Amino acid sequence: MKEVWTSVASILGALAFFQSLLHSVFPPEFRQAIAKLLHRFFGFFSCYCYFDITEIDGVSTNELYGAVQLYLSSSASVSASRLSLCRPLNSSAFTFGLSNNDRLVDSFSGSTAIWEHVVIQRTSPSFSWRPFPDEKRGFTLRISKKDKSLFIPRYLDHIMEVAASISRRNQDRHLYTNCRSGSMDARGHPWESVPFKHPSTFDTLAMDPKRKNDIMEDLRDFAAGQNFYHKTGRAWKRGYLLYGPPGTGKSSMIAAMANFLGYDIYDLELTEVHTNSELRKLLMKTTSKSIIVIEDIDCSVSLTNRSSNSFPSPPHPPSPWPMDEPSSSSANATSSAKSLTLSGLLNFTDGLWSCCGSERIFVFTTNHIEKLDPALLRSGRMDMHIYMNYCSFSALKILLRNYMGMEENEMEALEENNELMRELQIAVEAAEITPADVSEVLIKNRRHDKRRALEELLTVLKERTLGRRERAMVESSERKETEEEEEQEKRALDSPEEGDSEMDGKDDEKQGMETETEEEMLPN
Ligand SMILES: Nc1ncnc2c1ncn2[C@@H]1O[C@H](COP(=O)(O)OP(=O)(O)OP(=O)(O)O)[C@@H](O)[C@H]1O
Ligand SMILES: [Mg+2]
Repeated sequence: MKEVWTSVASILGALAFFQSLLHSVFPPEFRQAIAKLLHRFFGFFSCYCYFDITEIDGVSTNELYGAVQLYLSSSASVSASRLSLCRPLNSSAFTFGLSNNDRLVDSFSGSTAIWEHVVIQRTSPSFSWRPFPDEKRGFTLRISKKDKSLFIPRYLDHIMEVAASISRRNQDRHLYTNCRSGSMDARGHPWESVPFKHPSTFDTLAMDPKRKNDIMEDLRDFAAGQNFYHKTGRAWKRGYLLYGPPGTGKSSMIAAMANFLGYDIYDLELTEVHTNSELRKLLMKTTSKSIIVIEDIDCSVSLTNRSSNSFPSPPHPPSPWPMDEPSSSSANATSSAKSLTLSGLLNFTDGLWSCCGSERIFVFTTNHIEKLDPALLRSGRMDMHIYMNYCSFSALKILLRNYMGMEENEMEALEENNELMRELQIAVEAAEITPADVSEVLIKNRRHDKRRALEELLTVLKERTLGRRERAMVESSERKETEEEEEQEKRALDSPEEGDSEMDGKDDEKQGMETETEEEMLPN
């Protein structure tokens, strides 16, 4: 045993001697070149290839580094034994990450990829224009050489996609609104934002379940339809027109859509937009996976007046919609460039500009669909017209669940055994009451026991129905009176006797006058 230790010590001594000899004889540059050559030599025979993804690429931040970090956070919980935990700014979720200098095995299409998180201390430069982090961080990807064509770039694309979806899930979404009169915020951005925290979901939205499912299905198809839109040559966007009386849930529906898809909302205030080019710039600064909303499109801005002001001079008659004017007219083009026009708005949602960026949903809302220009309603313009109706019985059941905590089976049992529920069903259909008004009644009575709350609701519904019927009767009698008056006037005009006798008298008068005149003209 003693001999073994003696020979190990002498080998180590010899190695140390050779190393110091190498250091003193060969300069560092030469040693580095030799190391590189050896590395290449062994690399040539190795069956692996390596990719370094550094956090900072030159002077700019490497987007791929962040994406890999997020991507690994989705698989890290399964395979790695040591994880770093973090909660990004503005996020409501925790994410896992690979610890410093730790490894993780991932697989893609049946092949293996080994990731290593490499962290080394940075030697601080003597002078730098920008501060660098103390550590130099990066990921090293090791894959088999034979898999290179499989991994690059498909694996990287996959990583970017997964990372984007994780960041969307983790990051709180934003509600943007355009800055006042085309101004910009401190970073030169035309949109101001706040975190979007609206709690409305399709689950809490009170409307007919079948229609709700249709809309959810449509949204799901849209979000997963990249290939379909690409294949069919269509811009990856969809338009919804929500219409109905105030308080039927149009804005709640938009919030539910955003929460369902995980999209941001751009609430476009048209009164702050003055020209088509301003509108285009706003569109260009929206991100994909977003919902662009114009609320109350019928009254948010008077496009008709603006556009007719923009065509003041003859010979062209002032058209309400400039899109109807010949597009070749340069005068028109100049004036429409200086104002906001319907054609500009339609180009924004529908034309060439609508496809800058992708995966965008346009939502217009209105209380008065009849006031909208046919150009907006034309088929193909808005893909889906959704009527937000008064509260139906199925919608009422959703509100009862939301506000009173009543479960489906509890309501079904009540329906079967209790007259109150049946009365409610008839009353709610007759009352033509909005979900907003029902919510108000339920909020007021939510501290009472369920039966009393339902009775209170029934009373309100009956009062509504009564009021509605009285109003309808007054309106109908007023209408009848007007019709009768009109009828009388018409009869008076059409009555042949009165008319004829009047005419006869007039003819006599006329004849008399004519005779007189003739007499006057006769020579004496
Ligand atoms: N269908 C609905 N489901 C659930 N809650 C609703 C519904 N409709 C209205 N509400 C309630 O009423 C309130 C007002 O609804 P919302 O603002 O969505 O109506 P709206 O149709 O956008 O009205 P307006 O036309 O005045 O903009 C909401 O905060 C919500 O609580
Ligand atoms: Mg609204």
